[in-house]
Amino acid sequence: MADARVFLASRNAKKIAELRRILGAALGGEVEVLGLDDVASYPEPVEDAPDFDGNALLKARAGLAATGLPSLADDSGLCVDALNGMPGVLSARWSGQPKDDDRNNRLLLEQLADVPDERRAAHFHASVAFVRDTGTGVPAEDVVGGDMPGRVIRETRGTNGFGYDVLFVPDQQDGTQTSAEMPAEAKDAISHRGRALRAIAPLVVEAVS
Ligand SMILES: O=P(O)(O)OP(=O)(O)OP(=O)(O)OC[C@H]1O[C@@H](n2cnc3c(O)ncnc32)[C@H](O)[C@@H]1O
Ligand SMILES: [Mg+2]
Repeated sequence: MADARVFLASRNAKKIAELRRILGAALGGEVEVLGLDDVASYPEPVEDAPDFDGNALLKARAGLAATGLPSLADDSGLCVDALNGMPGVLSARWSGQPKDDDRNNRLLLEQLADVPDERRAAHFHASVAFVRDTGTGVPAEDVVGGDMPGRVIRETRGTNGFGYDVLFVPDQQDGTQTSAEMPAEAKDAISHRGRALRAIAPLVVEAVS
C-alpha cells in the first residue's frame, strides 16, 4: 500500500473509540487510523449544515485541508418521531453549550414526559463522509448513512456507549436492553455508525491501496 493511513476527524473521545473499533474490524488492521492527537491541532469547523450529510462533509473536508490525509468524519444524532425528528443535527448541543450528555438526556426526558409508550419511536442516524485528494485538484467525496431504529424509554439505564444510549432501546436484539447496556460489539453490529462505516470501508481500502 502506498500510504495506508486515514485520518478520523472527530473531537468526541467516545465516538472516536467506536469509530476505531468498527474500522479496525472492517479494515483488518491494514490501514493506520490517525486521530487528532496524531496531527497538528486545527480549529473545529462550525457544524452549520442543515443535515447530517452536510455536517459530515464539512468535518471531513476540514480534516483533509488540515492534514492532507484521506479523512473520515461522522455526523450523527437521535431523531425522535414525537419531536418531528429532533434533536437530529442538534443532538450534541440539544440543551445548550458546552455540550453535556447528562443535561441533554434530562431535557429529552422532560420533553417526552407526556408522550405515551406507543409513540416513543426514534432512530439514531449516522452520516459518514470520506474525503480524499485525487491529484487532480478536485477531492473525491463520498457520504454514506446508517440508521438504528428503536424507542426512547423513561429512565436512564446502562454505562456503556455515550450520549443518548442510556435512554434508547433498539428494536433489534431482544428489544429490552438499552444501547448503553449492550456489549460494545453487539451495539456495533446493529448501530447506525456500524452500518455506515462498514459501507464506506471498501472505499477507504481502495483509496489508500
Ligand atoms: O462532531 P464530533 O467532533 O465528531 O463530535 P460530536 O459529539 O459533536 O458529534 P456530532 O456533532 O455528530 O453529534 C452527535 C451527537 O449525537 C448523539 N449520538 C450520536 N451517536 C450516538 C450514539 O451511538 N449513541 C448515543 N448518542 C449518540 C450524541 O449526543 C452526540 O454528541
Ligand atoms: Mg459535533
